Amino acid sequence: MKNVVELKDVTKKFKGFSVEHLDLQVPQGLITGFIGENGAGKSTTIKMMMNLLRPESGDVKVFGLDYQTHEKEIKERIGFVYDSNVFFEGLNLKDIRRIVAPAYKQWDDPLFYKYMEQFNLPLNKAIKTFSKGMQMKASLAIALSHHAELIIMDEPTAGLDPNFRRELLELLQEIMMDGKRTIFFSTHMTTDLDRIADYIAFMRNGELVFNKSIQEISEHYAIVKGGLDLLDRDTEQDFVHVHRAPTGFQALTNNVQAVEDTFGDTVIIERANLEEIMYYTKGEKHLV
Ligand SMILES: Nc1ncnc2c1ncn2[C@@H]1O[C@H](COP(=O)(O)OP(=O)(O)OP(=O)(O)O)[C@@H](O)[C@H]1O
Repeated sequence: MKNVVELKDVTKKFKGFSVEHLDLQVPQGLITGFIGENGAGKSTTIKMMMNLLRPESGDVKVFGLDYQTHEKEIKERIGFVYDSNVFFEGLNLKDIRRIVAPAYKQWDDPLFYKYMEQFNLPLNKAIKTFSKGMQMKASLAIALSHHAELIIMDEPTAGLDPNFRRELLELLQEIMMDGKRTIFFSTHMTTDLDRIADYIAFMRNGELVFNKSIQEISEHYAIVKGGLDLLDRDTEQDFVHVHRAPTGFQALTNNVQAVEDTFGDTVIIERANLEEIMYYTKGEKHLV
């Protein structure tokens, strides 16, 4: 599988927080969801992918190219979608088209107007009058109109109502149909990812916990439920985290096979969703 983004041994230090020796690949043609609690380093990582932040050391390659020598080419092929209005807020979409279109070799006017209609966006109304959802759609329409191969989004569904969120997710799936595009987006809405993501990159405290396909995650991780009498120092080795209650234990494992070997059918093994994986891996050191 080809990777469109490759971060190798990347380090960025702030006072009180750092991303150190980060290796992260974004596979081509798939949707990768980027998860992690507040302050995990997701935006910092996205900014490094966009060359909005320079790492102190390490390599950032997009489409196999370096920003130092190919910044313009890389940026032409990326659509960066944000919810906040990055354009002068008094402008309308007609003005924005006039400014943005000449900047892209691949700009496609008919496609731009097609999306304006499909997304129900007014061309003559100032962006400052747009709702958050409309701003998101406007930003996405612009990215699509220059045929961006890689769409990077920082929390695109935050603050959107459930219907709009669903609409946006369907749209993202739709634009993946041609098989050439790649989407990478950060989110706290793990249920969105259960719905559309192919890959999940999970970050915690500036470190990558894992970057796996949804299928690998569901094969490795599971919630295990059973009686407290089954737990001892040896059997607990199979778990990432164990939660005890008077009625029994509930635990997260990253090795379903080992649990089956140890416990047989004395426990219940259920699929772990992303929220459970994030919750139970909090504070745990040895994970993958
Ligand atoms: N320019 C900066 N200067 C100093 N510290 C920074 C800067 N940018 C980010 N940080 C710090 O880096 C840490 C990670 O922030 P980042 O925004 O990357 O996290 P995040 O995972 O995107 O969080 P959230 O989900 O809340 O958006 C935070 O502690 C933040 O305060």
